Amino acid sequence: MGFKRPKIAIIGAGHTGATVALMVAQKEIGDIVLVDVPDLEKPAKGKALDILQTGPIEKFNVHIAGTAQYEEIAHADIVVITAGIARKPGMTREDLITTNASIIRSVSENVKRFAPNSYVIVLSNPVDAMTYVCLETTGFSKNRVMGQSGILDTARFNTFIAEALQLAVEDVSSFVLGGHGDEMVPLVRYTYVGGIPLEKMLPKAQIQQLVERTRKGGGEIVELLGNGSAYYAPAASIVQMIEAIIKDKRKVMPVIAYLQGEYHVTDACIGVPVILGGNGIESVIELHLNEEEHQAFSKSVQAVNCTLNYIK
Ligand SMILES: NC(=O)C1=CN([C@@H]2O[C@H](COP(=O)(O)OP(=O)(O)OC[C@H]3O[C@@H](n4cnc5c(N)ncnc54)[C@H](O)[C@@H]3O)[C@@H](O)[C@H]2O)C=CC1
Ligand SMILES: O=C([O-])CC(=O)C(=O)O
Repeated sequence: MGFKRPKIAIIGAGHTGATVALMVAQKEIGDIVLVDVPDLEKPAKGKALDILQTGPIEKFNVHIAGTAQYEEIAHADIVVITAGIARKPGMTREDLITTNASIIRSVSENVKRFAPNSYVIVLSNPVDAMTYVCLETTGFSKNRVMGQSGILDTARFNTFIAEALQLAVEDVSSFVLGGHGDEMVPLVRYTYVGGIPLEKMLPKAQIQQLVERTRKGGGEIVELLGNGSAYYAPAASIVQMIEAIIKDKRKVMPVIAYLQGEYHVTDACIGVPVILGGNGIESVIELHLNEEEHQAFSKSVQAVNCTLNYIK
């Protein structure tokens, strides 16, 4: 008798992984398993215990364990992959590809073996290509393997717009498509502030500056941190995806999905608007793009394909 609590496995107990764990616990979304490599099993256990002991203070009641044993991800509903290396100042996300592709392959083999019915959310960079590697290695259906980039990129764009206008950030609604790189496509034409088109509120040149800052938003934080990359907003973005699936919200959000002809893209994973719910990616929404947007998106697809070619 009794209901089963959702189980969320997080692979990689580093900055993003541990932050996802804390946020999942604070929202009482489900029980958590934090997995890292054998050499870092003790810190994974330590972080799990530390978060568990936050429960009495924050009033959450979930179980959380740290481990290096993949058996412990059995029956996970969702697996989040944050394993791998992060970039340092002067590096691009693409510089991580050789190391992270081999890590994602081995992690994905374990996910396939120990959590064969899970939905998988990939964060490790370069994330469009790593999502592809995960999809290929697990062999899971395309609705069950996705990557995170667009929620974060959109949050950055919204932040910069709200700051520029000195208006409430929750009134800003925008959409960022494409790969998680300098060619990403913040869709200005689909951006509103309190229902008013952004193009009516700021001059074109200023909007373009915000677009450029968004495109380089990850790099800006890498430079400031000096020894790693962003983790609070990335973790919050992952948690929004987890919630959409666990709570069957059917939310419209930008997610890295495998495309088979949508947006004229075949056999690649890239950020597009999807409906995210209890069946994972329930559908891809094909927005009408004007000529300029279409060209920008094509450029982004080319960049993602070029990265993918390193490992295909
Ligand atoms: N897609 C996105 O929007 C974002 C992507 N990222 C990416 O996420 C990844 C993680 O970033 P951070 O958490 O800041 O890095 P981090 O270095 O703090 O943590 C990564 C963890 O992965 C672990 N790991 C490595 N190989 C593993 C394996 N085979 N199995 C299990 N764990 C393994 C490491 O030991 C480490 O604890 C990076 O590749 C980073 O570029 C980060 C932020 C945003
Ligand atoms: O910039 C990085 O390397 C990490 C990341 O993807 C982001 O913060 O957008």
